[in-house]
Amino acid sequence: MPFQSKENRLNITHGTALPDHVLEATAVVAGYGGKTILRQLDLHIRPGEIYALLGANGAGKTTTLSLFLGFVTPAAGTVRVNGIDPATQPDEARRHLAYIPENVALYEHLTARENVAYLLDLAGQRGDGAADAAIAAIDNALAAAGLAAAAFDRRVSGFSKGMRQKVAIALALARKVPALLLDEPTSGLDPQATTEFNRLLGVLRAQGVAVLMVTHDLLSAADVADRIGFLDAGRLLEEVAATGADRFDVRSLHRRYGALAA
Ligand SMILES: Nc1ncnc2c1ncn2[C@@H]1O[C@H](COP(=O)(O)OP(=O)(O)OP(=O)(O)O)[C@@H](O)[C@H]1O
Repeated sequence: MPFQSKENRLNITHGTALPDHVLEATAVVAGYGGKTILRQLDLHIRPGEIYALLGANGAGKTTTLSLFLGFVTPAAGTVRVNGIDPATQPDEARRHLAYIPENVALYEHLTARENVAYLLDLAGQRGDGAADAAIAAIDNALAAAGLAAAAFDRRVSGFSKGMRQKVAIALALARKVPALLLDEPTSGLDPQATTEFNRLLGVLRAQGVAVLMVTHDLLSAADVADRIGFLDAGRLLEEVAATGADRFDVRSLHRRYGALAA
């Protein structure tokens, strides 16, 4: 399938920056100190859409995530999370987001269930219901995230990367956030865990969560994403959308990605 040209993409995204985009970056210029990293970045992600952002090392992928988290303030352009500006209302914007870094940080001495309960408390989202109902809601989230019931009461210190991600995704599900940011989620996962992770993203999509996934894993992106964007030196060079049963042309994606990284 042919790539959408930059011109087409810009026409489309500028024309359809609708409020129903949960994650929006429009004409964003941003960087660190005097150094510009993102140059006129346009990125708009709808509810239930999985967007994979690919690019060479240093292209600005993690900086893009930092924009939505309110850790980087744009010098120009606008950023919105569910309509909220993370530069001026970072706490409010973060209430609408879950961020899963490459290595998920959990409380090692707590069990999976205790981690979700405690992190929900920290987010002010434990709820006022009965304790049994709160535990049932956490267990439902852990099960939906694909964690085996036998692991709910195990300390997470012995968990694999894939299991830790499941705990983090369970937390996102329990918080009912509309947007999820993922940094290199499949690096270090074996093929089976990657497939399982991609299945989980499908669960989030079905729940209407907007997912922005930064990755170098082209195959996983081709497998699960609805759109793939190629970031090159802070510019979103091209976007390609999955359409129909054929999804992506992986060889074409690979050629494009290789050219960027060269
Ligand atoms: N806190 C910071 N202060 C100054 N420069 C930074 C900071 N964070 C990142 N940079 C620089 O910004 C540029 C983009 O970094 P970023 O981490 O966004 O790239 P990336 O596309 O995520 O790369 P990678 O694939 O290696 O993770 C790099 O040149 C990096 O050195």
